[in-house]
Amino acid sequence: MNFLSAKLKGRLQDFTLDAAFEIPASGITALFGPSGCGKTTILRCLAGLERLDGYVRLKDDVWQDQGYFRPPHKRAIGYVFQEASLFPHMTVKQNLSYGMANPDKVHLHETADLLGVRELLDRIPDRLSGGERQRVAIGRALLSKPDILLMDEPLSALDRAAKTAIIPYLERLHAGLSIPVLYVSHDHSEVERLADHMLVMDKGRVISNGPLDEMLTDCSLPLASSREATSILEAEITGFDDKNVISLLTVKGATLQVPGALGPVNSRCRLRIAASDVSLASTHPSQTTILNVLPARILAVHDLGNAQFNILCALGDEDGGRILARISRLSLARFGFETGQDIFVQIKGVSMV
Ligand SMILES: Nc1ncnc2c1ncn2[C@@H]1O[C@H](COP(=O)(O)OP(=O)(O)OP(=O)(O)O)[C@@H](O)[C@H]1O
Repeated sequence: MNFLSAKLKGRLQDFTLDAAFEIPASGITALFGPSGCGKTTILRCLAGLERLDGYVRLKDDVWQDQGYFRPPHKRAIGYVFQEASLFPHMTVKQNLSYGMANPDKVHLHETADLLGVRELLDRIPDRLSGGERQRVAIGRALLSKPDILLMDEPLSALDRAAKTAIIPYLERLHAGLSIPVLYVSHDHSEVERLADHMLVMDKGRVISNGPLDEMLTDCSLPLASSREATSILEAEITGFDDKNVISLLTVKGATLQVPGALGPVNSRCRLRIAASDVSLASTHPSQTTILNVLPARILAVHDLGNAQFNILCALGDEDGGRILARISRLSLARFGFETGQDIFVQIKGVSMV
């Protein structure tokens, strides 16, 4: 049972939470939804800070069930908030050591290196930037050896530059972390870069739950209808064309050509394709400068209720990587695209995230 499962139901004054979900007990799960939909309440229930009816189980460890409620201090949880709540009178090193049962220098230094705070160990929090404080808070949470890390909009108090600077640390963390992370965020680009899985909430309920690529391209969810709609594809760099400086990236159902040396052959990366950068053709266009014209099958046609449609395609056949295309009502009327049809997707822009 490699899952975190929960069913939580109850009222907090005017607000009703009625949420049930099962998510992988590894990787980063983004908890996404509009303000006030209950994201923080879910984290607080998992941490035992709020008690509603239902159950919480991490793998085969029961934290809450009918008649049983494990108190917060007996749940091995790392909690990172919007604003880092460090002890102001303690140095970074003392802050990091705080939750460690047996302060272990090697482990502390490894974590400090991972988060780039090794040089800051003797400073006090007052003398740190917002991004540095947040990295220390993450380090402190990890050093308590939690079974799960709960992060509530950890970057939202940072300005754009500090956010951009901290994300690579979170990506490194992601690669090396064996515990699950539940990550609350409103920010599309943060989620695209960090999450593997996504829980989408609305008005106290979980409205969808699945792998990130499927959630981002699910036409019934608000994410795919937004202006920022994108597809995410996990890719392997399978070749490099020296002469033309083109990397070959193999995804499920296709190989893409992307200008530039994107990394060593055999390494993996994540690609981002904006729905507005994808157009469709019913036959293979013979004269085009677009590098990636790929056979695909239409999985769904979704009316956005204005001048535009979302067309969800799978590269190759229906098992291939999912690509969302945003096309005009006029183009749909001209070409009459429909579900099940084999077509070509033309991808104008691919970026690595
Ligand atoms: N202890 C409480 N007592 C009464 N109402 C509460 C309590 N905690 C949360 N609420 C209400 O529950 C609703 C959900 O709050 P919550 O903080 O979980 O939302 P959220 O999705 O995390 O929002 P945001 O993205 O703005 O942080 C809100 O309407 C909030 O006012």
